[in-house]
Amino acid sequence: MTTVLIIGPGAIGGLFAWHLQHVSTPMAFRHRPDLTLPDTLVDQGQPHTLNWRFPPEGTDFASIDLVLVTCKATQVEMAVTPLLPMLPDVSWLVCCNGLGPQQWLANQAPGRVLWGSTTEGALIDDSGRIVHTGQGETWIGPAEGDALSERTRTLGHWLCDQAGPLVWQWDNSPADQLWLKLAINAVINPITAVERLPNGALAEEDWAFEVDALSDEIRAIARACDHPLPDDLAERIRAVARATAGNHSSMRVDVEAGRPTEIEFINGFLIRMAFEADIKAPKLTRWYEAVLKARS
Ligand SMILES: NC(=O)C1=CN([C@@H]2O[C@H](COP(=O)(O)OP(=O)(O)OC[C@H]3O[C@@H](n4cnc5c(N)ncnc54)[C@H](OP(=O)(O)O)[C@@H]3O)[C@@H](O)[C@H]2O)C=CC1
Ligand SMILES: CC(C)(CO)C(=O)C(=O)O
Repeated sequence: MTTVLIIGPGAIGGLFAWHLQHVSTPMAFRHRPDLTLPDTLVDQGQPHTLNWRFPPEGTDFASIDLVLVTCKATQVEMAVTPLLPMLPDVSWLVCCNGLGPQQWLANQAPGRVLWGSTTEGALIDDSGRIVHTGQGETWIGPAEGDALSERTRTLGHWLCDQAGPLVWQWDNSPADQLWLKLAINAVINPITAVERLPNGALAEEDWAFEVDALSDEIRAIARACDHPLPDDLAERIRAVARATAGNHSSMRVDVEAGRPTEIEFINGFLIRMAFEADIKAPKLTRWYEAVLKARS
């Protein structure tokens, strides 16, 4: 049996545990003593029991095959660093929004890191249940520029072969999915967070100019980084805004709750790439700064 450990047992961690629990009993790393694990996941109105647990006392970490890192981009380095020496041979899957932590982890464990990108939607409701709010897809594949070990490749395919409730697919270039998600988040998240708008507002005529201008900036940066984005990026962003019209973006939720946002790994990452490529990014910078102010 494949032994899976989840670092970051929140909404996405719980959703992934649900997907895998028929082939494995996922374990969740206890990163603080008072942490409890949600025991229910609601999908299409139906409650399901979540069958995951903390590693029992005395668990030999050498028995772990695969670690899923599903915390926020802001938390990855802090969460993973103390565990690296205890897990010298495991394979890793990192699945968070933004870019930066994926490459950091790939540098720490060459040949053993898978990158994931998901368009699933999930949240933890007021009674502590995980709610699957939107059906999407999850793509898994090799860290960019890294030669995967056979063992890690096999584990990645094993993940995609599981007939769980979610759709997981192998992708030889998950970086392309991550860039597209990054572009969508870099437009929808800061505007909805700063202006306190539902996602759907960005599909309205009022925001068309801003969405177009941001998309143009992001496409120029992505091209310079050899990850060209589709010509109709702005339209795709509007389609996501329409498909999630009533939702509050994760950044809006974080700003309103006074929590750190992932802005550094979304707009911040793009601004750093723009600087290196000598490209101007005034709109991305404006929204980046506005999110920093909105937090304070
Ligand atoms: N939710 C969604 O619909 C989607 C989320 N994503 C992305 O997935 C990632 C996870 O999001 P989501 O599940 O919503 O976030 P959550 O906040 O629900 O989950 C994050 C989890 O990480 C835990 N955590 C915090 N610090 C540490 C640490 N040092 N070590 C280990 N675990 C830690 C948190 O615990 P604590 O209670 O202590 O904070 C929490 O359980 C984000 O990058 C998000 O943008 C992508 C697509 C959709
Ligand atoms: C796609 C979007 C904007 C959906 O809310 C999202 O990923 C987020 O909120 O972080």
